[in-house]
Amino acid sequence: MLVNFSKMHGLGNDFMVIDNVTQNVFFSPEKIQQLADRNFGIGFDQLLMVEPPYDPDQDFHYRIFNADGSEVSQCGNGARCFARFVKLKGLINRNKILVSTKAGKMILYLEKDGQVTVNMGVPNFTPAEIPLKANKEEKTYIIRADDNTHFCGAVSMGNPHCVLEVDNTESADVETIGPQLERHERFPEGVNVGFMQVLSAEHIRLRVFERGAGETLACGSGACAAVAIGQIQGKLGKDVRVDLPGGRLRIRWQGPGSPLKMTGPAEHVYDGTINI
Ligand SMILES: N[C@H](CCC[C@H](N)C(=O)O)C(=O)O
Repeated sequence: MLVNFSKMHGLGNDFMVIDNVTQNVFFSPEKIQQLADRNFGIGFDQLLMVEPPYDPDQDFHYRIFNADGSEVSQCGNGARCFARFVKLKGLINRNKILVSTKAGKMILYLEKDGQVTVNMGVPNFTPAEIPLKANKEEKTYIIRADDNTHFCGAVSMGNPHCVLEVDNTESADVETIGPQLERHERFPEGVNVGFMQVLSAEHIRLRVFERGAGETLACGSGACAAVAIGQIQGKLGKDVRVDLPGGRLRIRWQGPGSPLKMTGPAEHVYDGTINI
C-alpha cells in the first residue's frame, strides 16, 4: 500500500505528517518506531495523523505519536506544522483553523508573516490532572530521583511537563536528569522535562528532554509549560521570548485561568511516498 506523507519541522522538532482525510492509514506502535528510526526509517520526533473532525464544530482532528510509538495528547510544534500542512495540501482554505486532539480543542492562526499562532488553552496546575502524585498544588515540588533532589514546577498543557531552573542550559545535565524524571514514579503517565535558564522576565533559554522522544531541538508545549510555571513562580512576565536549541518561540499568557498563546514557525521540507 502506497502512503503519501510530508516531512515538516517546527524549529527542528521534526514530524512525519500523514493526511488521513483522503487516505486511510493505520500504524502499529512497532511500525511507528521503525518509521521514526533515523537510519532505517524516515526519521522523526513525532508522527502526526490528520483526520476528519470528530465534532461538527471542528475542522479536523489530529493524533500525535512519539517516536517510541506512544500516542499523546498535545504537541505545540506539531500543531503549527499541522496548520501549515492542511493549508498547503488544500484541505482548508481559511487561515483560522479549529482542531481537536485527545487533549481538547485548539484554535490555530496562519499569520501573514508566515508564523503560526496557537491558542494552547488554559495551563492546568492541578496535580491529579497533570498527572503528578502530590498532596497539594505547589509552585515548586521536591522530587527525589536516585541520589539527587530536584526542585521543579509542574503543569499540563494537555500533556505533562515538569520544569527545572538551571544556571546555564548549556551545562545542564539533561542526559542524566531527563531520563531520571521522564519515567519517575510520581509522574504516572511519564513527563516531559524542561531545563529553563531565566535571562530576564521576558527572555529564557530552554532545553527539553521529551517523553517518548528524548531531547529534541525544540518543544512547543515545553516552551508553554516553562513560561506558565516561570510566571506563577514570579520569575517571568506575560510576553516571553523562549530560545530553544532549534530557535525562538514567543509565548504570551495573561495568567491563571486564561489561555496561553504560542507563536512560531512551521516549515515544510519535502513530500514522500512509502510502500507499507
Ligand atoms: N513528547 C511529548 C509530545 C510532543 C511534544 C513536543 N514535540 C511539542 O512540540 O510540544 C509528550 O509525550 O507529551
